[in-house]
Amino acid sequence: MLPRFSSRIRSSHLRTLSHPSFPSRRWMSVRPEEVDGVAPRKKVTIHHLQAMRRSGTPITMLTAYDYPTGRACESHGVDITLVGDSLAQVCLGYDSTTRLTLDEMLHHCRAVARASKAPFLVADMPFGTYHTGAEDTVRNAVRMVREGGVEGVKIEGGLEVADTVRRLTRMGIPVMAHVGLMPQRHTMLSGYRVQGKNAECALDVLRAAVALEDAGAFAVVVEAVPHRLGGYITRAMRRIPTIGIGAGKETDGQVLVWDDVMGTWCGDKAKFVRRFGDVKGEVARGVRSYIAAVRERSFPDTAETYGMPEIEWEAFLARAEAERGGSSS
Ligand SMILES: Nc1nc(=O)c2c([nH]1)NC[C@@H]1CN(c3ccc(C(=O)N[C@@H](CCC(=O)O)C(=O)O)cc3)CN21
Ligand SMILES: CC(C)C(=O)C(=O)O
Ligand SMILES: [Mg+2]
Repeated sequence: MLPRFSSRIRSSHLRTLSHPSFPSRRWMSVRPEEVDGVAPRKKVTIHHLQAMRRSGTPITMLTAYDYPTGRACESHGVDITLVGDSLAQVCLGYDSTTRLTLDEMLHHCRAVARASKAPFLVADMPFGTYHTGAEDTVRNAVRMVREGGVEGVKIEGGLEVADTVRRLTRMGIPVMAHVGLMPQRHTMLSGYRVQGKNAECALDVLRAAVALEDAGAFAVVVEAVPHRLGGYITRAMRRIPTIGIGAGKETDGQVLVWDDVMGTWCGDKAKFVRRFGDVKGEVARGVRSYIAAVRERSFPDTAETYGMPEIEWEAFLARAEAERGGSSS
């Protein structure tokens, strides 16, 4: 009796497990940390990123600025989440990233950090927070890690920031370098222009990337350079990955700004941007439908409202009207 009974349980158990509507493991236990119906992922580390470079696996980096965008990076498999200072423009409406303060950046980092756990989490050090000497730079980077909850900081600059990169790295703060087009310097550059288009400038960008790897950077963003230069710099790196934005297909990874990917950015579109979603269209549809439904009183309907027992309503009416001297119904 008993063996037959238990073997029947086991066979039905197996059937359940192999049923297509029960993906393996999820049925076994409910994991409270699961978000958006996706199983939790392995933590991405610097070691992992360098292994991806060695194995030729493209690294995906995407910006996030708040809890929901951070959660999307977490749920859908982004390798590196970047709280970019582009948030100044795409989230806060400033005309330049140079307007962003450290406190504003920290506020957004905290929101992203609460959601984005598995991707490696990096944030831009805002303009001016690594320019006024070693002590200030370390203090500000420590705030990014301690208060912002980020794992690494990104710094724009070439040879002139190599000492800064070395210092932070030695303190145990991983640094992502950023060469080529450096948006924090758009005024000096007279705009957002492709960098390294002539041999001399291309050499400058290459030397910067090499020096920053030597200084201990764990990765380097290469922005808006000719694609052959992006490839050359990638091959010139000894171990650290290059993450390109407008640097061609030969970099070890790619990064784009969230709003450019989703189609929510209203400003000019750089040549390197590809839109992968039409969230702006979806937002327009949602806002317009909401307004229309309110105006024609089709929202809310009964299912979207709360009821009350008839007897309580009658009692309420009687007492309310007595209290108000029967002045209204
Ligand atoms: N939405 C958004 N996407 C970004 O990539 C981004 C920001 N904002 N804000 C901060 C910086 C600014 N960046 C930019 C902004 C504009 C161009 C741009 O329009 N470049 C010209 C280059 C023209 C030339 O050099 O001749 C282009 O047409 O691509 C590039 C990078 C990158 N970052
Ligand atoms: C585009 C990336 C590299 C960036 O620096 C930002 O979003 O601020
Ligand atoms: Mg930036």
